[in-house]
Amino acid sequence: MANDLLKKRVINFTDWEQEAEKRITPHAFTYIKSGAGNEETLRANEEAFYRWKIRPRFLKDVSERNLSITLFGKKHPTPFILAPIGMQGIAHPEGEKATAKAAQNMNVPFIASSVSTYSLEEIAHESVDNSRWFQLYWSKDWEITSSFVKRAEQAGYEAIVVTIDTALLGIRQGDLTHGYSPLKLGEGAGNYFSDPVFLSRLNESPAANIEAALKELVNVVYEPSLSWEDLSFLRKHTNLPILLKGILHPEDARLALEHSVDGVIVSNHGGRQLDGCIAALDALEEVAKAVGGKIPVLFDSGIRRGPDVIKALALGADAVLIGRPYIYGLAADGQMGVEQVLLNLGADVDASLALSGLSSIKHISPEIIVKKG
Ligand SMILES: Cc1cc2nc3c(=O)[nH]c(=O)nc-3n(C[C@H](O)[C@H](O)[C@H](O)COP(=O)(O)O)c2cc1C
Ligand SMILES: CCCCCCC(=O)C(=O)O
Repeated sequence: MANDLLKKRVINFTDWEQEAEKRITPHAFTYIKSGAGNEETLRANEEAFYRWKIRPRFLKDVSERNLSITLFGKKHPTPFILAPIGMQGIAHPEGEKATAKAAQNMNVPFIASSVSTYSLEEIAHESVDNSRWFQLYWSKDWEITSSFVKRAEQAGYEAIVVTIDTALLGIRQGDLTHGYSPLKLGEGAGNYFSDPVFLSRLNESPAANIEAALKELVNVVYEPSLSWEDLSFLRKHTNLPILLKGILHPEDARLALEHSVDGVIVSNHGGRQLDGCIAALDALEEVAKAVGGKIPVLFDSGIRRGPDVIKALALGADAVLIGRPYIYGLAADGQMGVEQVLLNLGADVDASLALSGLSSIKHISPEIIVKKG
């Protein structure tokens, strides 16, 4: 971590957010921070955690602690995964490459976004020894979809995460006011401009006609007609585990099981899609019950501190995705910032676990929390 940040004691989420704001453009900062609409759901995501309280037990010998988890047969030292966050070039020139290096150093799986600034191969190159998953924005051009999946497999990605809450982009007031779209500026083009199928659709290369290439990218980036039956197309194209990101309803969790999905991520996209929808934490318990331990249940949207992680795991998550906190670390201090955010969160989870009277993540159960108000 850079010395000035250490001296300033940049520790918690708010500290990192403030540092990020100082270092990136106001438009980029607004893009990252904002939610959809009047940000009811963005606020609800954090507020939902306040309604649950940990009921600690004592005299339990917590001198040695184990934060590790196992997912798809692989052990990880902490219950963290870095959430897919697109267009990281707006936060730092090294973008996803810096994040991938940090993820590798911290031994935390990284989910690379379809709309990354750098290509999935460049990202893989920075994290050859680390678990990485690929997040799929199912393209309207299904040959691009299958090409992305094939490339991800070839580059050693270990799972495909299909984001299902983005049939179109949420209405984000701040970005509309600024007229700001990093996608239209080319910040999310890494995978498209390196894709043979995408390039074959263009009359001229992106270098020769960037406007036309970006127009095509924006045109094909998501598939609003996607439905449950279409998952069989993906299954035909990959043997990797398939996870659905954006599950909020227990019935959708049951459908995921019915369609042989390998994992679900309870998420409302950090309040960036449907404003007025339920807090992700409020969906977790019922989704986990519907899944009944058959496949992993992951969680994101609102994780800021150690106790949040304990509460999400107590409500049925097997691991949590870290979103905005690490992007603020990236914006504030590149790779070192991401590492420091993870170190701080890890220390917070470790302390919260011990102070709850538990010595292992595996011992977290619904009994350790109670609902208030
Ligand atoms: C700037 C930004 C870009 C994002 N890009 C993607 C993306 O490309 N794909 C995706 O599935 N989710 C994306 N997300 C959503 C995150 O994966 C995650 O669900 C969200 O950040 C969780 O909320 P939190 O950051 O408030 O904890 C993005 C979120 C942010 C803040
Ligand atoms: C699918 C169109 C662009 C997505 C932009 C990245 C994203 O998910 C976000 O929340 O921002």
